Amino acid sequence: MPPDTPTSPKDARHDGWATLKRFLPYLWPADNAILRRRVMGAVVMVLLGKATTLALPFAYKKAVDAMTLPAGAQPALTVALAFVLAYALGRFAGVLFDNLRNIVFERVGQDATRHLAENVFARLHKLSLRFHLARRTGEVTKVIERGTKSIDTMLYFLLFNIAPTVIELTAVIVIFWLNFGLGLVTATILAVIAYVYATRTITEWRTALREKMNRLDGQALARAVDSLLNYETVKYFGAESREEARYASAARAYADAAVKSENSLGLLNIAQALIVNLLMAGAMAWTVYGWSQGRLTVGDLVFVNTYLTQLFRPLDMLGMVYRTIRQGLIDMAEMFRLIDTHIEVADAPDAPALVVNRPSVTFDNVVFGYDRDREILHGLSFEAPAGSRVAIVGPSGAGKSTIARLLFRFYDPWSGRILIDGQDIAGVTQASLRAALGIVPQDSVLFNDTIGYNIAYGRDGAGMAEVEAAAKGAAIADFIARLPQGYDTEVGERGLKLSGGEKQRVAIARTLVKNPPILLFDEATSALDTRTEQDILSTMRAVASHRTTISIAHRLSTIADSDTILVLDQGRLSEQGNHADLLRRDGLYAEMWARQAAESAEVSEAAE
Ligand SMILES: Nc1ncnc2c1ncn2[C@@H]1O[C@H](COP(=O)(O)OP(=O)(O)OP(=O)(O)O)[C@@H](O)[C@H]1O
Repeated sequence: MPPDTPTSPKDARHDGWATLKRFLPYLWPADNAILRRRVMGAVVMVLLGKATTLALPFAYKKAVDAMTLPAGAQPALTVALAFVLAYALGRFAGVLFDNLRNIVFERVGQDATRHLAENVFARLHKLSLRFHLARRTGEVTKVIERGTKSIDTMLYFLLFNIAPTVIELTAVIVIFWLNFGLGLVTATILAVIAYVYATRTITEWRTALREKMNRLDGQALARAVDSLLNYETVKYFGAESREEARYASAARAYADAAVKSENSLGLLNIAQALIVNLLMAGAMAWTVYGWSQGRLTVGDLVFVNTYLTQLFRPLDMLGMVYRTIRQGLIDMAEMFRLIDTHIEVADAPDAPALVVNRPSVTFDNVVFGYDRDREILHGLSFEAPAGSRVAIVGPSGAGKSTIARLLFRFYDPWSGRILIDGQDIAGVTQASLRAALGIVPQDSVLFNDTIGYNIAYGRDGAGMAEVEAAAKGAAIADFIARLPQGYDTEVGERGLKLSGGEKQRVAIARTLVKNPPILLFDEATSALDTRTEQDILSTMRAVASHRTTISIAHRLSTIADSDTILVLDQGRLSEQGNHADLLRRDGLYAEMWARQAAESAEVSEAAE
């Protein structure tokens, strides 16, 4: 299976039954006796409710039969009144039991939804970077929303509609049989079969329409989200009308599919009504005929009518329930597929935690590419001894950031090993590995929260004192002090309310709070002006003194004093040594240095 790809929709494991089987444990939570008791309580309420409903037509019939006795007959009046009262009480009891059942069951449904949502969320964070780069946020959130919602609906319908309807149908058949013989029973059964068949066939067809509608809905939303996330880019390129047209075409496709789906619903309702009313007409005509023959009473007409009305009320719902369950199964299967997405980078079974005494980093003949047909690193080997300051330089696209991603184990190498303090990172837990590493990336992204929250994010439970110390360390404390809201200033979505340099300094402070033994700076100062860069470089030097640091840099002046400089070219290490060594070699590094020196000389001349 390709890494982190959701399993195919046709995957046998995801047919309706398999989904249902995975979902049933939520109806009977094995680890929660209280919830199981609630389910049982709800079942008892369902049974009581059904028993009451089934008794109603008897009371109704008895009342009507008593009324068809000569008017004014005293016992008839009393009997009729008693049964009318019983009928009213029965109706009230039906509503009472239904609502008690809902009250008892609500917690079960909500807990199932919550558990499932938590599972999916946890799973999404376990999936690899490859999955997250390929996904569309809008679509994924929709899948989760629909999937979790449907589990609650499914539980509700299975327990409160399907099961009671089956009980009611069986009871009605027995009652009709005992009171009116096989004719009416056969007609009722045939009508129910025709009804279920028609519902199922039309609903199958509707389901395909619904699936298409879902897909188009997801696409329209994903386009809208993507377009809004790229708000600035859209403005830079004056592409508002292009974006509108793109969104409009997705929305139009959705609207067309929705119209078709709604029309098919009309067809289904018509077919259902036809079958129900044919049976109703036949059964009532048959009862009227029996009455004309003196075999049946007026009460029997009411009796048959009430039962059939009662029976088809939930059956009428059955169409909707079938559709909802069918849709629920699709939505849940889609979500289960997300949960089942293969995890590309997983901890080895019983993997120990990484223990870092001396934080050295070793790449040993590492071969890697993002896609099978394109190798990026061709057998890379280097060592960053514990406590050293190593820089990686080289032309754009050489594979520098790839080294950082591999070190964080966002991907596994095709071959070769990466070691920290002598331990292969593929053999230790990812949590312990990432706890030992800190990174300040090229373009830091912040959470849409306050500056204080973003800095404290570096370490779970970090206190205000640590946050302030880190802000000082990252040369941003003065800036924060000048803000009217200080550490409570909101940074906006992805940190957009801060300048690139401010954002970067918040990110550095966040990493300082984490305080890891190995630090990576991936072009960390590229967004800063020269003065801030100098401030931060000296901070970086200070924090680097008792750590191993790996700095990826374009501007060589920022890393010239590193212990070792690795020069990467097209995925290969072309040179390594300190600044003086490399200048002496007169190779790629010396050439890059000369070019950058010439550029900055030009800049200063132009400035004068
Ligand atoms: N997720 C990805 N999928 C496929 N290819 C990728 C992916 N990320 C990077 N690459 C490719 O891998 C190569 C190395 O990328 P990398 O980001 O490591 O380069 P770099 O040396 O850091 O470049 P720069 O200095 O421009 O940041 C590039 O050619 C890039 O197109």
